[in-house]
Amino acid sequence: MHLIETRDLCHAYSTSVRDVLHNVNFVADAQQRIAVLGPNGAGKSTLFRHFNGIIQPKSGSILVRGEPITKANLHEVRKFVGLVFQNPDDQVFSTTVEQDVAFGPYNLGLDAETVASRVDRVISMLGLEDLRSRAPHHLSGGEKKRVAIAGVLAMEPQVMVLDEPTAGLDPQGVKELFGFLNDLPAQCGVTVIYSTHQVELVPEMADVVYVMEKGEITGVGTPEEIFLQEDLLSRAHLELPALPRLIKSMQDHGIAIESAYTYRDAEAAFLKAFGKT
Ligand SMILES: Nc1ncnc2c1ncn2[C@@H]1O[C@H](COP(=O)(O)OP(=O)(O)OP(=O)(O)O)[C@@H](O)[C@H]1O
Repeated sequence: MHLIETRDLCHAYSTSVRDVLHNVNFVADAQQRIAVLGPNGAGKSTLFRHFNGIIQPKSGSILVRGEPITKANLHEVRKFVGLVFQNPDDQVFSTTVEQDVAFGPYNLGLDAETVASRVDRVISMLGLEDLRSRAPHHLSGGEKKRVAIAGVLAMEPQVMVLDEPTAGLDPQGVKELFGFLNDLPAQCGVTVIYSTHQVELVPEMADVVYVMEKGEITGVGTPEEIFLQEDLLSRAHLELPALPRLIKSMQDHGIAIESAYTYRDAEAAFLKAFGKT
């Protein structure tokens, strides 16, 4: 049984002339890191909104732990699948950061002591200690983003879905957030699904990559499998990350160097190519 599965999922907004999602088949399993890539308007956010029942399919189905989402299990589904919206202003609204982070756990009906300990834990995990008493609407975009993530994390979902989590973050913020998200599956048993336009991070940060284009899944595989498909990438307006691009260029110039996608593998490939191992 998959944690999340869509079967031939189609979606059309009331105002849309065509299907915004068309026969989407997507699967998420335990402790996976899943990247969803695709150009603006490909349907990534629309797909994510199905995962915890914010919107419903026009046809096809969405199963969470093997069950369709119904009114009766919606509360459980939202405990299980936490969604961090693309725009933190849609998610952050309390008087202080601390209250904002506590809002979700309180709504789960947890007692005050458990809520307080969860709030402390995620505030420390996301480095929000200095902001805890601040008004969320006075925070910077990147700070708000971290508060929104903390609020969802405090509900301890088994699946964290993050819509462009690094949008608006500075380079250090991107590095810290991806480091944090990367550790969630191993450390907390959480499955992480995210969309991003930053392909550079994907080889380090994904077990499975889905590519979407015009509402359809056009590719699925490991980062290596996806980044080998030049046509797929160019149709989806995606660039090969810099390291494999550089290695490919060297190979095209006749230099004997093995393909590599992560920093560690690329370093090993260069050292080998230059006779340093
Ligand atoms: N609430 C809505 N009502 C009508 N159309 C919508 C709505 N939300 C999204 N759309 C349309 O659905 C399509 C898919 O949008 P979606 O936001 O899912 O794409 P996306 O891949 O997340 O894009 P981006 O990378 O820009 O965030 C777009 O054509 C968009 O204009």
